[in-house]
Amino acid sequence: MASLGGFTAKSKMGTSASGDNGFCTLMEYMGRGGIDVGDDLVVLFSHIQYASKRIAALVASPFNSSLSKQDNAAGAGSSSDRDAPKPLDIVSNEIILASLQNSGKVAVMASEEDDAPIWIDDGVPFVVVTDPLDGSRNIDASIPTGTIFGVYKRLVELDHLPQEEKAILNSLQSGTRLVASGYVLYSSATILCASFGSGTHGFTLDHSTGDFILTHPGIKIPPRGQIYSVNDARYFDWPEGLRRYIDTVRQGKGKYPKKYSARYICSLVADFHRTLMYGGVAMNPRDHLRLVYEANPLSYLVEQAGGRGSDGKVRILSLQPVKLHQRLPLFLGSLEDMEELESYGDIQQKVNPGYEV
Ligand SMILES: O=P(O)(O)OC[C@H]1O[C@](O)(COP(=O)(O)O)[C@@H](O)[C@@H]1O
Repeated sequence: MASLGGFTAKSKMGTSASGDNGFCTLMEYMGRGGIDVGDDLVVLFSHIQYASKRIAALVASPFNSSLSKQDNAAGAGSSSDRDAPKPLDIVSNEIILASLQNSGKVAVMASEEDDAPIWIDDGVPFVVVTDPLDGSRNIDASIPTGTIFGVYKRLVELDHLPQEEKAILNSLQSGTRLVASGYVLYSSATILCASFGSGTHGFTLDHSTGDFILTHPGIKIPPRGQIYSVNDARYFDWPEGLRRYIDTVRQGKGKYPKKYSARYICSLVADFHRTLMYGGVAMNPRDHLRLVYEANPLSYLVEQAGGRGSDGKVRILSLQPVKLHQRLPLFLGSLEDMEELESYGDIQQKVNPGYEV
């Protein structure tokens, strides 16, 4: 164990993957001295981590308030206003696209920010789906934000199809086919959590060297937490089952005989990261979050950490996406909490009176 600026780098790697100082970087962890995920994926992740460092710098920049204000300005970023600064989520999208292009490993990128997936290259191994900057509405208050991504293999059997068609079909793969997924949390620390199919692991950015250091190897979500995370201003729009569940656990009358606490940042990556660390459930019961860009990558990570991701009825990863921007209710969390929550049956919110924020 090594101490790094207050963090404990709990590397369980053998000496082969940890440097002279005992730290293990993301690249070392993925490479031949570590779990050896293959050179292609290492190259891809080196570009993803580079993009995330640029986005981390962007969201922390003193100059970003003028950018994010453009979110509300009519025409910002459109062809009628080409010289205006672009909103941060658009800039983040461009940063990720450039990195994926430069990696030479990505055939197609599907982003929450784009109407259609972008075909990048033929004959290369991966498909990347991403939400480049989730929670961007929080930026002006310096509240944490995050990037979410999932990696699939290119479906070679679709190579003969027209580009537009194969771009969409490659991007609509079921979550069970993910070969890796991750998120980057931009908060008091910048943390990249990823899974390559053998556990979920957290790496913290060391700003002095620019490396992501393995600080949270083999994350295990506690089987039960004592926290629920939801926008409960919508209580009266919830179905009866969800109301009963929340009423029960907040009174300490559920299967876990303690009163639950509420936490809701309204920034999915931050709410998810806390849930992974402390346990409990993070949910958005209405049709709001996206299956392809958010629900699948995060469900893969929570499952790899021993938890569960559901739409309130079925396992997220078992769903076959039918539309790129398909939205759904999302429930992620500790196994026992999720089982208890789902046992209430009626937990998907169907009512949406048109919330303004
Ligand atoms: O308004 P709600 O239902 O509380 O939704 C909040 C959620 O929406 C998000 O802001 C994402 O929304 P967008 O994809 O529209 O940016 C999440 O970060 C957050 O968890």
